[in-house]
Amino acid sequence: MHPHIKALYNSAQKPSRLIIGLMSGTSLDGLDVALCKVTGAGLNTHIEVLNFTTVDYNDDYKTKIKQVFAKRECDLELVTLLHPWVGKLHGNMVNQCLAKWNINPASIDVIASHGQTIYHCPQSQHNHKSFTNGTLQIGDSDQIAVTTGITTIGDFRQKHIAAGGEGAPLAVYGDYLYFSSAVESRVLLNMGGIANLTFLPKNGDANGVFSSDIGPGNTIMDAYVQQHFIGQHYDDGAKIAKAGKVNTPLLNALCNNAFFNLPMPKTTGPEVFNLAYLNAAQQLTNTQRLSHEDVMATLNTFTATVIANALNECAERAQNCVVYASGGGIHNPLLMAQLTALCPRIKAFKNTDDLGINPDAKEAVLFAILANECLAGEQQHLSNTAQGIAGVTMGKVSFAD
Ligand SMILES: Nc1ncnc2c1ncn2[C@@H]1O[C@H](COP(=O)(O)OP(=O)(O)OP(=O)(O)O)[C@@H](O)[C@H]1O
Ligand SMILES: CC(=O)N[C@H]1[C@@H]2OC[C@@H](O2)[C@@H](O)[C@@H]1O[C@H](C)C(=O)O
Repeated sequence: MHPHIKALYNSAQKPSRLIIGLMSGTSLDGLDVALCKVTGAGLNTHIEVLNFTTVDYNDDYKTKIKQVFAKRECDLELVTLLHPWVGKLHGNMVNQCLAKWNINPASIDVIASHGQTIYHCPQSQHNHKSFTNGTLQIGDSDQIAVTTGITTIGDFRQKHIAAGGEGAPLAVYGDYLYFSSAVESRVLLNMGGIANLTFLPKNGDANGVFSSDIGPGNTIMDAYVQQHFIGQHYDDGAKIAKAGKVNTPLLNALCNNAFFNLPMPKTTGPEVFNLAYLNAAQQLTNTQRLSHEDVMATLNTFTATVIANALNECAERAQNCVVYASGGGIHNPLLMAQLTALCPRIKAFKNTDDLGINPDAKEAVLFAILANECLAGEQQHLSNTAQGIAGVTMGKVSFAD
């Protein structure tokens, strides 16, 4: 047997494994690195996050990625070069974290890497009749494995697509295994660049579970701030939005998009919800001269409105739903206050800290869970393809040499 296969075989049989989950999201703020001790598998999974950090990206990374990110047309040579470059960078960032945490790389069973999404196009978004769904993540796992010396499992989304899904949200797999409750109906709400949710009815019945993207989280707000407030990446504490007034015609135009009328589950990305989307709505409503503060106030309410609509749909399916939020949006006080006001039927808004998982780390932990399932999962608990949840094992294995 090849020594790498033997090592994986041994890892799979251990009662618990050390897995590093890596997530680089649509906000391009940094690489989330979660060192997890994962015990068991399937519904008996237990996670302890031993260390978590976000390694910030420098301007060079952001500039390079933005040349291809969510762009229908871009330099194919650059995409080709970025694939190994991002992988090596992520590998170096892991090495840096392990050194800082004083952890021996040899003690890590596997790295679970999401990579960097550069384009996402479900069928509902593109007009090519002969194609189904597509999504593309760069940051080659072979580079990570070679750079760190640690076996790396990556490229999780392609199997979901191969099984008929849209390649996202994958959160449901971790959410179901880890956050289901017998006594409480839960909505796990993540507000990153794009907002998504997982609905977990309290009986734990996999047939009632669903997961879907909702629409923009922070993505348009971030893009607007970056364009007009040089040096700022986002509206810290919603200071800009709080200083403005919501413009109702612009809000209505922003909310008027076919995506919002599609039934869940569905997925989207910054390919749709971007500055061009805002500009088109401003032109339509003749609101190009609004102050930046008013635009930000309107964008904040737009995000809150679309998220609230989806949460209210969940509240119709189960009484006394509790929302557990995660992602950078939880740090936006205006957004959180608006959500609470717009969702009177949601019993309580909490965050995933209340369930033992740091809300900023949640997506990186998800990929550690998916890698653990790839290694040690014995059966698929979710095979409800009607809800867009394929019962498949995800991830591709890269060895260090
Ligand atoms: N203090 C804060 N005030 C306001 N907004 C904040 C604050 N901190 C973070 N955010 C928002 O959260 C964003 C980062 O969120 P997160 O890291 O969850 O996104 P992501 O993982 O890249 O996105 P996705 O889940 O869509 O891939 C920031 O770009 C910003 O918009
Ligand atoms: C294609 C892609 O990268 N999608 C991300 C993005 O960020 C949030 C939302 O859009 C979600 O669908 C997904 O990430 C999370 C981790 C998921 O798959 O659950």
